[in-house]
Amino acid sequence: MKSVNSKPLVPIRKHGNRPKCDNDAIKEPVKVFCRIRPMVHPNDESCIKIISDTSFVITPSESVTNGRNVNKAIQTSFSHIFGPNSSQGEVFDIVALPLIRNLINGKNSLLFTYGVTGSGKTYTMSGNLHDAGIMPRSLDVIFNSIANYQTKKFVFKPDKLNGFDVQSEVDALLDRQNELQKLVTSYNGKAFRQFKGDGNNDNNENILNLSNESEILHVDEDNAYSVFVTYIEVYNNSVYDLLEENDGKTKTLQNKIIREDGNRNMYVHGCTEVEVKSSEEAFEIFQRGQCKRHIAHTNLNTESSRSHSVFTIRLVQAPLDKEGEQIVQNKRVICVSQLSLVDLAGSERTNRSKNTGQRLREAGNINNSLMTLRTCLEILRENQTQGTNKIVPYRDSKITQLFKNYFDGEGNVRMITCVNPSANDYDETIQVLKFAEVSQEVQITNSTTSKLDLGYIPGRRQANKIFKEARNRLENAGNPAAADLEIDLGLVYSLGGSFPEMEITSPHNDEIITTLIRFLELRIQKRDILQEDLKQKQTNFRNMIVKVERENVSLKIENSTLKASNDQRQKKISALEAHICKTEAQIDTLLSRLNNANDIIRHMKQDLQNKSMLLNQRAIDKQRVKEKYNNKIQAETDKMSKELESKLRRQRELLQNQMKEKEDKLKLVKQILISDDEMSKNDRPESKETIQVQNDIEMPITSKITTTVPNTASESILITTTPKTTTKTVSTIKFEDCNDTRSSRKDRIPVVNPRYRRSQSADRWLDHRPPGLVPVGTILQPVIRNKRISVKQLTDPKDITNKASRYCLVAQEQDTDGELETKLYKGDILPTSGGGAQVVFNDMEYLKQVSPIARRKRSGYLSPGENSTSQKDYCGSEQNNSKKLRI
Ligand SMILES: Nc1ncnc2c1ncn2[C@@H]1O[C@H](COP(=O)(O)OP(=O)(O)OP(=O)(O)O)[C@@H](O)[C@H]1O
Repeated sequence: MKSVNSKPLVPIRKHGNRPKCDNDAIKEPVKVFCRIRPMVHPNDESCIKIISDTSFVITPSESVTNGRNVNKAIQTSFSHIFGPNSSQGEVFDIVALPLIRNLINGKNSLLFTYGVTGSGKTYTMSGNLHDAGIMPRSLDVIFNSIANYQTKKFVFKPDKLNGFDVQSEVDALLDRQNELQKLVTSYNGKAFRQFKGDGNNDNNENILNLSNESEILHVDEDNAYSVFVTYIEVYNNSVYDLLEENDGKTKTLQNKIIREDGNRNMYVHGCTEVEVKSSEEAFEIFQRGQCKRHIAHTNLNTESSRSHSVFTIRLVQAPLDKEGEQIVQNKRVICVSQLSLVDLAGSERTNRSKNTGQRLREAGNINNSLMTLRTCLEILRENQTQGTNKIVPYRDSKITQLFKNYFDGEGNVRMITCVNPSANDYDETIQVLKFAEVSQEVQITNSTTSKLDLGYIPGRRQANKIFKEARNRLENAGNPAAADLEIDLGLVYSLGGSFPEMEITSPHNDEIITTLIRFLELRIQKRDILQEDLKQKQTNFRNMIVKVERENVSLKIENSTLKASNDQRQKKISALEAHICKTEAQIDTLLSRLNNANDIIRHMKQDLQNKSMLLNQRAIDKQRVKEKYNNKIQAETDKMSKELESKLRRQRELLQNQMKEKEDKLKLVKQILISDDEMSKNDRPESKETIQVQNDIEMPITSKITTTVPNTASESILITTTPKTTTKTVSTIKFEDCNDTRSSRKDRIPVVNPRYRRSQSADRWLDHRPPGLVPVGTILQPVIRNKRISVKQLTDPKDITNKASRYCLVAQEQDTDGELETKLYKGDILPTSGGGAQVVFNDMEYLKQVSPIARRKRSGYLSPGENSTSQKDYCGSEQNNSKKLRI
């Protein structure tokens, strides 16, 4: 038998057709719902008052306005408002259930939650262990509805271009075996659990419980279904696949790119799409992705989403063949619909969240992307209401780029505005409400179904099932021929039931004949109707054939012209395809280079971090060592300064004692001198008197000079100066000169007495000047005119014995201040009894060359009048430490 209903494949609407821009397309505004969460602290002040199911009034509290001129109460309307006591189930039934119906009917939908951080977006979308949110409930309803009509795994396979291929049962079986093989080889506890579907039991229990209460929606029983899920996040304006399997080496997720498919739908290229067969499995996949999501603790929410997450449920369906047995093996008949559940990250004010560093950067990116979403919707509204044609900046943010085909193309868009009624959130809530208001005014083209009508008989799956059951029973009842029977679901013409009983048992059985006549009349009637119908259908069919033939001729003509143009286009397409392939290859190379570069950057960053840590460590070590040494130095310094202080003290005491002793001695000398002077006054001698003072003040004679002069009689002359017991000629010194102004000038003996020298002019001088003396050019040179013998070195004893009666030795040295001191040791040469000579030193002149600048520093040497001669050298002479200057 053959089916009479096998019509050709006539698509009602092409799968995934391009967005319609027809004016007659049905548009409806974005449906915006509002969910008001319960107060975090029940005693907090609320700024929201619900006045009906669709509107509430928001009023700023005194503490928030702070005296500002703020619009008092604002009334806002939504499609529906869920109060603080609304349950998750209620929200799901009103907001999400219609979208699931859309999904099953082959329509695309977008549902997103929007609001301030901590307002309950994630709670509404995902829920928690005790109260499941929209996403798990949606999965539950979907799987409950398609439970008996699911395909086996891998019958539908993603074609990596956002579409699907349909595989034969054999190919699907091979893929299933491969997957099994993979799981076995990469066996580990986790993978095994995953394979068995028993992982994360705690979390899944929640969903399992839900399945008892969730609704079952009507599905087309003659279709086969399969569910695929993807889970991505948009973090810092980069797209990451949360279901990406790590190869174990890299822990970080790869940045993905957004592409447009052949039907102008946006999709994440290379994103992992997992086929799931139960809500438990789907939720487990979600949990797996959730672990990789960027969630952080902030001041306003302990588990704040730092990224926008998009969980997409894709329902793939294809009709069964005319027997209701196999899926039609044709890619064109596949209908793909999707529901995107978006949990947007919360808008936040940094002055409230007090975020810094990475959190601050995240918050900046979140606010930027939400701002772009808002701008896109505002421009869309403007274009729709004012007829402008402004470019909508979808590309400014990844999240809007991804939503582009919902807003620009077809789809059902719903938004849940989550609101925290706390008076502290007033400012942020107002911004959220403004965005909700804009969204409600944006018109979206209603998505149309993308299913194909193949013209097969509805209910064929059920019929096939019953037929098989009957065939099995027949076979079991011992009729093997039943096994070859094939179902024929075609329409059967029938002229009515079977003939009535025609056995005549008695001659009066006219009743049977009457019944048969009635039966035959009915048959004739039915046959006439059917013949009439047949005739009518034949006429219609003939007319149709004629019409079709005519159309065929015109189509043939059109076809040949189209073929010609098509050939041209085909050429163009192949050229473009080649170009696309080339460009894609380039893009792939660039992407791989980008990935490599990113890897390098990551490694370099890691290196840098390590090195900076190392540097920090070294700096800390250095600091420690420095501190240690500083402490040691400090201790040493303290110790030394203490020692020095004690030494200094001892030294000072010693010096003071010495000074005291000296002063005592000087006093003694003074007394002696005074008494001698008095005595000499009494018997005043006419000539100068030489006083020999044994001075125990150390004179600056640096060494003992010993000169041995051989005489004729082989005797030695010993010339000796003893530093500590130098004999001084102080005939011209008067100690009182310094103080006693009453003394007459005659009594004063000048430091240099030329006459004194002149008085000795009769003497012959032996002027002993060792080589290398610095010429002083001073008048202090003894006047030794003609009778002078000058020697540099005493080599000949005659120098002394021969006629010379006076001896003068010149010596120069540097004093402690670095000044030049010239000393003239003078003495008489006295003959000795042995025929030699000896020198008795009786005078010493001491010439000092002093820098005026240095002198000034050493105060007390010059009188103020001497300043004018600052650049001039001075020659001084001191006798017996009296410190008198002779100029
Ligand atoms: N309607 C509600 N009923 C009960 N608890 C709620 C409700 N809404 C939110 N919560 C609780 O408030 C806390 C914060 O909610 P949630 O994480 O969903 O905020 P969010 O808007 O997603 O924040 P973010 O944008 O920072 O991610 C959670 O502990 C959640 O359980």
